[in-house]
Amino acid sequence: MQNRMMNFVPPVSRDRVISQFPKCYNPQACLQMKDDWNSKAKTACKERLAKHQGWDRLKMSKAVVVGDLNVGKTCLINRFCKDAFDRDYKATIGVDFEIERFELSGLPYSLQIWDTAGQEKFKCIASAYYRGAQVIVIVFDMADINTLEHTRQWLVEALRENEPNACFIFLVGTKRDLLSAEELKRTEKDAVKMAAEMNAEFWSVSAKTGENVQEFFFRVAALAFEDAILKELEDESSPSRVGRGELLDLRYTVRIQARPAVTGTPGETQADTFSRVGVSFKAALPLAVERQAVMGRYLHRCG
Ligand SMILES: Nc1nc2c(ncn2[C@@H]2O[C@H](COP(=O)(O)OP(=O)(O)OP(=O)(O)O)[C@@H](O)[C@H]2O)c(=O)[nH]1
Ligand SMILES: [Mg+2]
Repeated sequence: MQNRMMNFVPPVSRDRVISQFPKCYNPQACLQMKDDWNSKAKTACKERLAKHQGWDRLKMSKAVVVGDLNVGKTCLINRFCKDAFDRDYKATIGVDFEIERFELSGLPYSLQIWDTAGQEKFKCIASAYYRGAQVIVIVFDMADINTLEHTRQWLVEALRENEPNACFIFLVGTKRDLLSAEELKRTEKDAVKMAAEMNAEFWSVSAKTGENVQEFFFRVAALAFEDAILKELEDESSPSRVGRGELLDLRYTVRIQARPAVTGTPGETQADTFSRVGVSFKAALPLAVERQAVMGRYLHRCG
């Protein structure tokens, strides 16, 4: 009975089923131009489905959302996750997160969406959560052009905690409902230039009206999912060999500040891994906190 309860996976809601590969917003600032799934990934998904097999590991990617205060990060996430919009500004303190479950190519997939504080005084808390992101979403307010200028610095800070080539970068302009058609055209042109400089994909959205919000998150989920599948296939075809021929299951690999990557072996706890390589578990605390935060909710909002 207990076993059955533990294996129960609630169904994905119908509006989170992604069957067509989502398109980019503007072909001039687009991470991938193709209009269908990668053929290798597609075949792998079909095979797993036919065998009634899921993926060995839970497919979950982490997206961190950064940008100046008041640009609309929380509203963007709330529009997608709760279909709600709040006119009043309530600063995020530290971090907040949501987990959204999708079905892509018939397989389950979850996206952790980390909402961070834009206020300078909370940056030290928020930046501890940047690490391990597959997706970096940099948000600016299209009605306040200074916030576009600041996106360069946000990217530098987010990449400091991540492998530059391991992340998809999205540049998102919010509050498009506040701009005239002429202003929108001008601002989008500037944003496309910035996105090209950052190697990012540009999106223009409104959390107030909901315009392009779902399309944006579907695109994020699809690119991250496909990338996760391809990486899994790569891992399966070339398991790392260490020592006297033992096979290493790459369960988790974490970076601890200036140290090289530390890789866990099967059956080992994170604490064991760190003591084996001579790193105090305390040094890895932000990661442990992050794990706990995923299990329980870690909401910090001021009213
Ligand atoms: N008109 C309009 N207003 C918006 C939109 N998105 C957000 N706002 C408003 O902008 C203000 C700031 O929104 P938040 O989402 O709280 O901003 P934030 O980026 O999370 O701010 P921090 O948590 O301090 O970093 C609020 O008053 C929102 O109502 C939008 O698409 N259109
Ligand atoms: Mg916020």
